[in-house]
Amino acid sequence: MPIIETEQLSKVYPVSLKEPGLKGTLSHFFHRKRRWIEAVRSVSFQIEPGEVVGFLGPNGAGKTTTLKMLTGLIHPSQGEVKVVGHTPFQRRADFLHQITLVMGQKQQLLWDLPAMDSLRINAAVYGLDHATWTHRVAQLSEMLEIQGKLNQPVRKLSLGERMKAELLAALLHQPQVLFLDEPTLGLDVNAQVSVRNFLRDYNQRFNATILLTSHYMADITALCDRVLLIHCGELIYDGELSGLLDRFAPYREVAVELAQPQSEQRLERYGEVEEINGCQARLIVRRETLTQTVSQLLADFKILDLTVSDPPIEEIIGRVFRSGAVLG
Ligand SMILES: Nc1ncnc2c1ncn2[C@@H]1O[C@H](COP(=O)(O)OP(=O)(O)OP(=O)(O)O)[C@@H](O)[C@H]1O
Repeated sequence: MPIIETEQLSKVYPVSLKEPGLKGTLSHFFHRKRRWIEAVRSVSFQIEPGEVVGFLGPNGAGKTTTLKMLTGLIHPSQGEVKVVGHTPFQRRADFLHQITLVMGQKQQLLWDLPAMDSLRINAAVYGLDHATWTHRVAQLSEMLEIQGKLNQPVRKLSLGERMKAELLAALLHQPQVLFLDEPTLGLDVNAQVSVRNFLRDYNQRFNATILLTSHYMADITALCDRVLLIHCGELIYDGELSGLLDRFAPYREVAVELAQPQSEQRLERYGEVEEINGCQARLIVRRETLTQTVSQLLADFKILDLTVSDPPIEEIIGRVFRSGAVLG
């Protein structure tokens, strides 16, 4: 049975239109003008317990709005949503005990106090007894490798340590469902890897369900077998990460090292020139013409090296978003 379920979920935001200056303010006061932004349009998906799902989309696609509806921070304009059997917007205590929302750009820990003090407050909020609290802090801080950092003021922690302490605070009540909005934002590569490893470990140990947004594809490829792609508020793909290639990348990348430098114009007839640097060039070639194009290149130029590869997943997703492809 799905633990997260949405059916035709939509959100429309009203936005006031006001001219600048005093005249605009007065005129707005008497004749309010509004326009509507369809941030999320008829989005339907189901997630089973224990799944780790990547939620991808360009800026403004509707990811945060969807996460807010799933956690009950905002009310949907239309459609149904159920998380752990609850209607999120009712914000019942037993619902809130089973979920958590972590936003990479927002923090819940008190800046001037040690993280431990904020963890004590969270323990009281969630009604954890002392023994449970002590056990969970010890367990999570070991998994996150931040033992010894929890007693110094949060402002003195590095960004990576702060994010780990935020995760610890968000998971103290041992939620079943984790909504993570850019949990690795701004972290250096080592901290990103360690947060990623922690999330994998947490998912396996507690069979937690994770819905994760990230602009770092490495997070998605390392953690998620399945991805949801949202574009202009619409779900355009729901499936395996590997299936993205078949669906959205009907082309291959051909890298050639030529004996003589060639102009971009000359190479354009073989495919889309992605990059050209002296004798090195990268071309994007449609899959169905690959054999013919490669033979033609070998016939027309003296070629020292040639490799054919799948384009990187980031590039495929970038292309999908730029072209606004729709679900087939
Ligand atoms: N409170 C609001 N009032 C009006 N419009 C909003 C509001 N919140 C978001 N929007 C608009 O809704 C659309 C979706 O925004 P949302 O924050 O959900 O996107 P996102 O995919 O999370 O983007 P990002 O990756 O940049 O965080 C955008 O056009 C945004 O400007």
